[in-house]
Amino acid sequence: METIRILSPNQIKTVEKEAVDSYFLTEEILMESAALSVYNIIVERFKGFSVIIYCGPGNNGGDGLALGRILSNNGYKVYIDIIDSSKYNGASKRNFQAAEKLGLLENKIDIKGDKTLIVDAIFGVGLNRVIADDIQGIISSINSLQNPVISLDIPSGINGFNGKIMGEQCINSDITVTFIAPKIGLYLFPGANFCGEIIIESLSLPPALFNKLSAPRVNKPIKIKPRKTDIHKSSYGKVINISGSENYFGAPYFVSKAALLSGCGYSMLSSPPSIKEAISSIAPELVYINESDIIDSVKSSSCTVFGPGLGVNYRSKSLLKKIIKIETKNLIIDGDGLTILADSMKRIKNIQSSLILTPHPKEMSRLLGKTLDEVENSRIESALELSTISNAIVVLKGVYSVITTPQKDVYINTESSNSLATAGSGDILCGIIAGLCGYTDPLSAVKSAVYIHGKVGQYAKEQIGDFGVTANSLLSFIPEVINSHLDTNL
Ligand SMILES: NC(=O)C1=CN([C@@H]2O[C@H](COP(=O)(O)OP(=O)(O)OC[C@H]3O[C@@H](n4cnc5c(N)ncnc54)[C@H](O)[C@@H]3O)[C@@H](O)[C@H]2O)[C@@H](O)CC1
Ligand SMILES: Nc1ncnc2c1ncn2[C@@H]1O[C@H](COP(=O)(O)OP(=O)(O)O)[C@@H](O)[C@H]1O
Ligand SMILES: [K+]
Repeated sequence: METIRILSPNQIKTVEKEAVDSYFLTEEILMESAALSVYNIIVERFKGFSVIIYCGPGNNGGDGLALGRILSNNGYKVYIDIIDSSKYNGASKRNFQAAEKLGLLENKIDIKGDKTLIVDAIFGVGLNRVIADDIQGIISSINSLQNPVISLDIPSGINGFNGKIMGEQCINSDITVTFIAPKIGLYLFPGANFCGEIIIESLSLPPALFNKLSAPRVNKPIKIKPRKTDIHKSSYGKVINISGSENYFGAPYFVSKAALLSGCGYSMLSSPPSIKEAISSIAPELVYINESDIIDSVKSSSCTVFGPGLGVNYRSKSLLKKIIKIETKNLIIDGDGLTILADSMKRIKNIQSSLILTPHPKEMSRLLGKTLDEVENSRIESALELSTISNAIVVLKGVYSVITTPQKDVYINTESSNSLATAGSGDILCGIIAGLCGYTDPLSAVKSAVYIHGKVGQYAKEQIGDFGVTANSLLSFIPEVINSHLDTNL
């Protein structure tokens, strides 16, 4: 199945127009499909609830009106609050007339009722200016309620292009049901804070409509093959991890251990002697590499990790200079390695290996010479810029990590968890990528690792709770997540 594209509101409008012009669909068919998809979700999750639907002046309001009719005709108690009916035309107008005929605009429902669901159909992707005070007031009063809220297409008030809030507040939703394809604004902050669970309803449009679009894709993992029988410890590669310094003894452990847990049978660690002592008793399965053997180990490994917790000093700088010159299979530069690289960006073109860079936004800002705000306001563009300059696969980390390639492919990882916001979690990502490099090509390894890391966060939160997840506990969920994503048909 084709991966899902994340579109801008303009691209959505192009798709809709082509669906109507070239595939003989109609606005009515699309609106009805959108409304039916939400109806099914309400039946599944809010059976027996009364439903109050706030409908705005455009087609988003039209979706809400169609939903109200379908709910009411199926026995739900429905009240529709119309914000402005003067602009309805086409399908929205017919749905308005139908709702009026059914009396859905008349009988108010007690909003404080125990089982009352709010549907937000105020604005969709047509929001194009700052919200005026009267509508802002409606949004604030909805936000002050305890009732569950479902937003149609996008929480009203979020700009679908850039995730900005077009006023004081947007609707704070529990569930956003987004139609045709997810809008990019759902995954950009601050709007992304208010979407709740995002459910994508494609409305069964012809896949060909999306083929020509240049747009980010939702990151899905590749299928991982089960391990073969006739293997030895190096069959799926060897990882060498050059990391750690006196104050950062966790990074070397988390990277190397995560690589082993991700299927690498031979995980080598080069760290200062004090770290070797600290880690050897808890991770005796690691192989320690002396300073003098680093270069040979890099040459013979399937993946080199350089930088987590390494410190920025003479030793680490000169090590990077040497490693850059070696032709190895895959080189991941992370953490302090990226800080060192930021000071010598001209060297980046000389790197001989297939390169993977995994900056968090601050590291990215140093690499590109931008401010943190500039990076955060242009996450996709920044990651693409770094991929282009460095010829590397880039992971710009964050709530929705962005993966880019020198060929300008963009993937956004939508499965993640705030449980990952804990020291050492980035090291674990690094280790998973390194481990999977022995199984597949670097891009597939990165995509799968970022997805698996996000799922590890979700599993950990589900089993441990909102508080209490640490990098150590994240490690223990790696096997469960990978084993549940194996494809035995491969
Ligand atoms: N066109 C189609 O084929 C489909 C459209 N769909 C729905 O239609 C929505 C888009 O519809 P529209 O393009 O009508 O856009 P909206 O329904 O988002 O709103 C546009 C209307 O709001 C007004 N408006 C914009 N900003 C405002 C502000 N700050 N204050 C007050 N009024 C403001 C505009 O003047 C216009 O009248 C989608 O989000 C989706 O929910 C779905 O039914 C799927 C199919
Ligand atoms: N709130 C969050 N939601 C989802 N993922 C998060 C969140 N906070 C952090 N992460 C993920 O956790 C990891 C943190 O990496 P990083 O900042 O390098 O931390 P560290 O250096 O301490 O290991 C990244 O993969 C990032 O995407
Ligand atoms: K909406």
